[in-house]
Amino acid sequence: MLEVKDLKKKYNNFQLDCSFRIEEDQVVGLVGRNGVGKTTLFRSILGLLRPDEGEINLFGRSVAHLTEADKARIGVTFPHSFFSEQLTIAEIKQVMIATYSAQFNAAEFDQKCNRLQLPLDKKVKNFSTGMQTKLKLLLAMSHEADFLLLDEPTSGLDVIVRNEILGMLQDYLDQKNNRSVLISSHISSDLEQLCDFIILIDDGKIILQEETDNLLNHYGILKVSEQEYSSLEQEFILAAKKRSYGYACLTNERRYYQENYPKIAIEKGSIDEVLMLLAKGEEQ
Ligand SMILES: Nc1ncnc2c1ncn2[C@@H]1O[C@H](COP(=O)(O)OP(=O)(O)OP(=O)(O)O)[C@@H](O)[C@H]1O
Repeated sequence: MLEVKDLKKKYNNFQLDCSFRIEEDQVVGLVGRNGVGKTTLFRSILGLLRPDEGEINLFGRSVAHLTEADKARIGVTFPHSFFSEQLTIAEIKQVMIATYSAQFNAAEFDQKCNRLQLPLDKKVKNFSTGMQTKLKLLLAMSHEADFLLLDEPTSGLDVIVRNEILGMLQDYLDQKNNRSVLISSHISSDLEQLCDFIILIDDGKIILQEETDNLLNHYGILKVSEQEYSSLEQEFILAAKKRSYGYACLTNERRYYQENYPKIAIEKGSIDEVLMLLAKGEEQ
């Protein structure tokens, strides 16, 4: 579906430098702190930014040469860009019909607006943040797109609406084969629930690419004193950071340490904790 090969983009002190693939039917979560290059990557994938080096292919074609039909197969949400807020949903619908013609299913869209309590006749500027976010995602999923690129689609939503939105996204993926998603979020529990694969990015570089199941089932965080740390087998320790109690160590072989060091505190570790241990900053 998507291939990003040796992509490089430099701004002053920042350089994005990454490679990864997304297969058909795959949902990939992109996780990183603020300013590590997620939006730069997303904009490059959409052909809105010209990379300094590297190749990006979507649907088997360079993103610089996507046809109008290819572009119609992409659904996008960005946190800070949208249709004019002066428009009502009824007016936005007309734009969608003009852009995507038969691919835009107006009846189904109306039904979903109704379910999410989004009024068709009210200007979007009068919507709450949550309502605007719901509408953005609904629009991205309204024209049979095969590839969804979702930048922070659940930010600003309460837990109930977030779950509702994630359910809608899951239904969208289940409806048809070969749909793929690249989604960024600061809410790692959303990604754990939804994604097959997680990419961690820090300072413009990918620091981990891993199947979500592997991450949750085999990775772990060892919390050890300085003395325990010095006698610990280091072979399966991916990173260690100093803490008040000694060291927090990331392993991709949790069971090995559970079996061989039964007295050590070993936690499963969330995606956020894995990111914190692998990311730059703090003493290693
Ligand atoms: N047009 C630009 N000109 C100069 N520097 C830029 C430009 N766009 C982005 N940058 C820099 O590139 C780096 C990555 O920015 P980017 O917006 O891609 O990060 P991000 O991971 O999306 O952050 P956030 O989560 O806060 O949205 C930052 O240091 C930013 O200041």
